[in-house]
Amino acid sequence: MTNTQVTLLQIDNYGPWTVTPEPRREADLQTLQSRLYADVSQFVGARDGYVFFTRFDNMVGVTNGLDIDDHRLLQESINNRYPVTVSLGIATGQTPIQALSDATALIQDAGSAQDADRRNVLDGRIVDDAHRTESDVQIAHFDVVDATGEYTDELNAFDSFIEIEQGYAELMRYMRSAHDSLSFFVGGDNIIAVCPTLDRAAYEDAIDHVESAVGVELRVGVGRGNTAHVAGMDAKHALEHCRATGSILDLAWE
Ligand SMILES: Nc1nc2c(ncn2[C@@H]2O[C@H](COP(=O)(O)OP(=O)(O)OP(=O)(O)O)[C@@H](O)[C@H]2O)c(=O)[nH]1
Repeated sequence: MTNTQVTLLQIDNYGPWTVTPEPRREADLQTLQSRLYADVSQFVGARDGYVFFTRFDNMVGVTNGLDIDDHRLLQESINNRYPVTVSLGIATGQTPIQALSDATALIQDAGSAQDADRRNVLDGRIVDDAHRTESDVQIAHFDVVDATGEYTDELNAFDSFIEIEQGYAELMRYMRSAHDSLSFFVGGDNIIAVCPTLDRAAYEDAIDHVESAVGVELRVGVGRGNTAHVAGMDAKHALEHCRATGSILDLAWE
């Protein structure tokens, strides 16, 4: 049974900051957001977690292996180096969506995202050492079959982007509603889903659904581990196995 530890990072009072004392240059905001994401990803990744940029002002981490002190250090380091502060909510659950819902509630209960007095919230709980298992995290790494031949080398770059994003939009909704999973676009034609304990049939169902809804053909490798890094690396190897054998689904543990 998975026990996913999820961290929600939210930039405090960011909306008002972007327009105070007057609207700030968009390129500067894009630079700040992507640098912050890069820093958070490096910090969490060095401790074997994953972070997804989602909306940039809100980021979602899979942080099994990081404790509260690690989160405090991340928050302090951002405080020292950026013109914005961040709040962190940390929760655990048998499904990633449940964990993220609980992490979100911790931050929402402390105040609005646009409340000038709500800053540097750090609240929540981690999976303690006594309860950690080798299958706390299940990661599915999806990619589009022959994206290069179907889209990248055939359509203009924007129309390729639309096709890939359509596949992503359909998959993220379906994995959320049917399988309690959180799916994130990670670049190129790749989507990483953080899942509860799902079996082969669930992934086949999701791939079939996306193909029939939007005509995008996916394949997936799935891994498990005590951290996002371990599970994600197994998923990458499983995906390579799919590529080598031509199958659309490989579960690393089977
Ligand atoms: N984030 C991330 N992006 C990747 C990864 N592998 C490939 N990509 C991206 O996906 C793009 C397409 O690469 P592939 O998926 O190998 O290409 P393809 O044409 O779909 O070929 P097949 O996967 O063999 O069907 C690359 O240009 C990268 O941007 C990965 O492990 N992680």
